[in-house]
Amino acid sequence: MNKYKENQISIPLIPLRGIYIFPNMVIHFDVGREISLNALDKAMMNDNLILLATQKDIMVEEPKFTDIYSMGTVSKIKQTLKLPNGATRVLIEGLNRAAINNIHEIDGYYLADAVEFTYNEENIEISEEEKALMRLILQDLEKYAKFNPNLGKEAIIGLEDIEDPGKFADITVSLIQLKGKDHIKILSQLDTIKRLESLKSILSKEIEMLEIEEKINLKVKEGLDKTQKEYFLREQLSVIKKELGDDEDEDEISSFESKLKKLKIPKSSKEKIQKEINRLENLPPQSPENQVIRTYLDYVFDLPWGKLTKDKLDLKKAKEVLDNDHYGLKDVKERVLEFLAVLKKTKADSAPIILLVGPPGVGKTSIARSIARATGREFTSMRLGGVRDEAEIRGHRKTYIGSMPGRIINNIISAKTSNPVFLLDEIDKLSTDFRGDPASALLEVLDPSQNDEFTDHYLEIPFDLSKVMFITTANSVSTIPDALLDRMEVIEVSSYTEVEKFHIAKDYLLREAMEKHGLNKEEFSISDSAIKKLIKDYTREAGVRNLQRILSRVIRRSIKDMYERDKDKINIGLNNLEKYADKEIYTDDIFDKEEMVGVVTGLAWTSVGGEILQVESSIMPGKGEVTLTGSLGDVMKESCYAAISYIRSNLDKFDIKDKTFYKDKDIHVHVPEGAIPKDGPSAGVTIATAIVSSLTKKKVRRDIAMTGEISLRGRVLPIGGVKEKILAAHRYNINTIILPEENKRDLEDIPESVRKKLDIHFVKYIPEVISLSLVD
Ligand SMILES: Nc1ncnc2c1ncn2[C@@H]1O[C@H](COP(=O)(O)OP(=O)(O)OP(=O)(O)O)[C@@H](O)[C@H]1O
Repeated sequence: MNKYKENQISIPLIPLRGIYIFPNMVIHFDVGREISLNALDKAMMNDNLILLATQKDIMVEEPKFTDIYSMGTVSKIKQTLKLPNGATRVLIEGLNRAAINNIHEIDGYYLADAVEFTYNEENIEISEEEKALMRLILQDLEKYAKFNPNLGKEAIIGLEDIEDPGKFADITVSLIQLKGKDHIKILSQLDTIKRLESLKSILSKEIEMLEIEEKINLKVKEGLDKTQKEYFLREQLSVIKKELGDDEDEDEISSFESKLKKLKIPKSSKEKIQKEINRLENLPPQSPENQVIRTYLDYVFDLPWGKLTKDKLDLKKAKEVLDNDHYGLKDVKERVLEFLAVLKKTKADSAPIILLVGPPGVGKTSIARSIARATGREFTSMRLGGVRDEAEIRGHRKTYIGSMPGRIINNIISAKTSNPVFLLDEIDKLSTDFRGDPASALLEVLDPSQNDEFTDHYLEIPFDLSKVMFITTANSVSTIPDALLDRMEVIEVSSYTEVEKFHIAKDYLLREAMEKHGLNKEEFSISDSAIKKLIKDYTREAGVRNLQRILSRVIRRSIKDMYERDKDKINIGLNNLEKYADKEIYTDDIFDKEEMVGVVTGLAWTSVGGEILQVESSIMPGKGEVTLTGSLGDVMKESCYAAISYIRSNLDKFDIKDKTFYKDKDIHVHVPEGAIPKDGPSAGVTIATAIVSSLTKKKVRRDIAMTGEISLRGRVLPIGGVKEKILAAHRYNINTIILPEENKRDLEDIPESVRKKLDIHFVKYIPEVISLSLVD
């Protein structure tokens, strides 16, 4: 019975030496080879999925397709930690088996073509034969446990609860010590009955071997006593060496002990660490627990306990750093300098937490880096987007196989000081599910009344985070839990105008990209008009992320051209821009298009900043039904019903001839680009205008954009995000805008260069909107 569905995949691959990964296994290992580190980077840029397959011979440095076992495991990367020796420690979770058909070396990493086997949910019936085999294996495991005290009773009881035979076999493998070939035999077996049979026969043989070994062991006890004597003598030797002050030869235990002596930490923490050292001392070197404790102690001593950098709080210098790194952002820089001034005055170690809010690519991350540079602190950052598991923040308990500290502690280890600037990126994208509530774990990290005793589950001893300067970023504050938001000082970083983007590109992005690619002014130039065209016709974003990308593309292609055509300099202007930047993306402006009935341009505020959106409506014979499509949220749907009710009760105001439309016509309202979820009340006026246009058959002006909430009485109510929305309209060359009267005060925030080009109409009631936007 085939329990698996097959999927063709193309995935980065890491060849492993001596480690075998099975589905459902959580384990960590170190990646050192360049080609594997590249594969890891590639996977982390995409979906964190990586194929892990074991090498047949661990000595091969650059394995080829034939050097790797053809069955591997698609695994999810859960955490990574850069180690001081250049390797990276990764924590992974095995997901599905995958048969490798081929591997290619691309861009410095292995890419595998493989067939992934995922569970076919329809075929999960368990046969009697499978049940019987599982029972026999459990009996064998009990015998096996007698020879291996490390295999605890709980582990076997845990297995009894697993119903799925395939999973049962895979997990059993991780509990027993198998030879390499045996691992592969079981990993390669897709048929679960055969997999269980193989496991049973391997296990029975293993038990037989262990019984024979025991007999032999009894006979060679004498020999063993000899080794014990040697061990004892070696211990004595190390004590003598220590007495002689021969520090270089200090053994591991005493090195841990002397490190512990130097730590300035509470007594209870010292006692806990000492206890672990004592346990390590008493464990035989070959015991698996030995490695677990050693890793734990390495983490403990890698932490920068009490190690602080001294703050440089010279405000003039700080301003210089901020100005050097960023164009404009006057208000933001001012707020940051105020913040640093207060820090200097109060000499408080724990500063309030800054939250930088704004659309992507407006420089939030780079401001945080500048703050670190300006204060002379180390910088470390962690993305919270998609973090669901509390353990990612606070670590797994040491009892889990392959457990590690959480990302907060890992980041502190890599920052090497306990007062870095710590950027928590995308705090609005934290999610919650059954694995605990990461937001409340984060609250403990950020709360000054608790964070001096932050206790990671893995470390089990408190670490003082109160000297860390936390900076967080978000695209919008609406999804941040109140308890977190209350603790933060919000600084808004808004979209850029075209003029600002031009200066950023010319004076910052270009310089940076040229330096990065080793080009100087004698070798490369780009005209102002070409930069402006890149801004207008190639990118229409709130920030400068795509602009930065496209400038890098132009530079890369120029360098290639220089080599291919043996040129000393490339000048880019409007005439040759397309060759280096491809064709422009935005050619048609909305108001160039024909005016239509029922199609209205609205302004929305999404997580990527302000955006324009089209609302379409159409009326057709029917029974008075209303259909809403295009991923509309509940609030937007309610706006739609409010618009219809208002129009129904004011037919004459709009000269609507069809007095019974709500009974004998169906109304369909659609907002295209359905993949982007849209919500909020600010599309009320746009929806009302579209419906009135459809009912009166009057066309809508295309050079106009609008935003505003509506009430049942037809009032136009104020909305948020005015600046972002107006800048979005301006990016699309729409300069006639309808806004609610009460938003007049927000106009102050609009940069003068944009404001003078706008024709803004402030309205109080819907009829004003209709008469401004419909053409007779
Ligand atoms: N005002 C500016 N002056 C100079 N460079 C800027 C400015 N704003 C942004 N940049 C540059 O643009 C790039 C993107 O900025 P950054 O990554 O900091 O954006 P972000 O707001 O953190 O975006 P996201 O929310 O997507 O992480 C960086 O290289 C940054 O240096």
